[in-house]
Amino acid sequence: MARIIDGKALAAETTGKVAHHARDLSEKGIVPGLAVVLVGEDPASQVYVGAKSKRAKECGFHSVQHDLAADTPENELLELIARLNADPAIHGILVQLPLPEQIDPDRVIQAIAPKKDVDGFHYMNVGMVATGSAGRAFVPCTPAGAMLMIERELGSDLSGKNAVVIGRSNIVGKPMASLLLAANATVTIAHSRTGDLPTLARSADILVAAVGRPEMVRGDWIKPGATVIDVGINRIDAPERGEGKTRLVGDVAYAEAERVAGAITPVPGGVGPMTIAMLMANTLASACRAAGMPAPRL
Ligand SMILES: Nc1nc(=O)c2c([nH]1)NC[C@@H]1CN(c3ccc(C(=O)N[C@@H](CCC(=O)O)C(=O)O)cc3)C=[N+]21
Repeated sequence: MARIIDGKALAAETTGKVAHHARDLSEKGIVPGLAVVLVGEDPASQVYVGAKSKRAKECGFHSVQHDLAADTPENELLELIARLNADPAIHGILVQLPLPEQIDPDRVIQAIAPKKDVDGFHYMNVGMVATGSAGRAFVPCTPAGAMLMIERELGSDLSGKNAVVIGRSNIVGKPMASLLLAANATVTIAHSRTGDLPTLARSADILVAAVGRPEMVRGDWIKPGATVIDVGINRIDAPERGEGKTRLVGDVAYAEAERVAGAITPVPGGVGPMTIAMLMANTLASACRAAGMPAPRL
């Protein structure tokens, strides 16, 4: 049976370190500030944004949340971002995605000052991660969290290891591949047009699933002993729990995979909590850099 990589525990350890460093900074008169912006009333987004604001407070950050109406015009959101860019008490700006259709997400993301872009979505940060300068950039929180889990499992040098990333999104798949490559893994990105995915997946010492298709990766896709990182968070019907009930599953068929893998992340309690922890780490790093200090190693 595979070792379970406990994302909840590693996230708690990471936020504990962030809170510790934040206390040291506060003694120097610097309080890390995070602004989270939510447009509209999507219930899932409200839950995630609430969790981020709460975690920021727990870290001792200055935490502000801006809730805007679903019909907010794009220029109003851009004006808010301009104010937050100019606000010295704010070190990190996160605009929750997806945005309502009248707003162009790319225009909004590129309006965030790169040095406050704690999501790591601005072209400047994307470019630095892609060119192997992740140490100076903001790495997107989900791949950053997944990398920390892989590092804990396998160490920081992945020389000689085959990594297969299933999914080519800008938010997870592509930056994940860049980070694995920077750690010396041999990396393949697979996607919906890849031929014979099961065979390719079986070549992976490190398998990262980030496609958003419930339980797509089966037990016989996994090389015995592989490290499996499940980025998927899919809500599916669970009639066995009663009428109208749902449950969360990943992109990996967990019950099958844990018999084959060497180590595996669960869903929930895996990569999800790490995402929020890395947002706190990025905000702390931003506050340090703003004060001319290096970001602490976590
Ligand atoms: N600008 C922006 N940045 C984001 O980072 C961002 C976003 N927009 N939009 C939505 C996605 C999704 N996301 C998650 C974070 C934590 C969990 C998480 O902690 N999940 C728990 C379960 C939560 C539950 O029970 O629903 C877990 O996996 O254990 C999930 C999903 C961040 N996102």
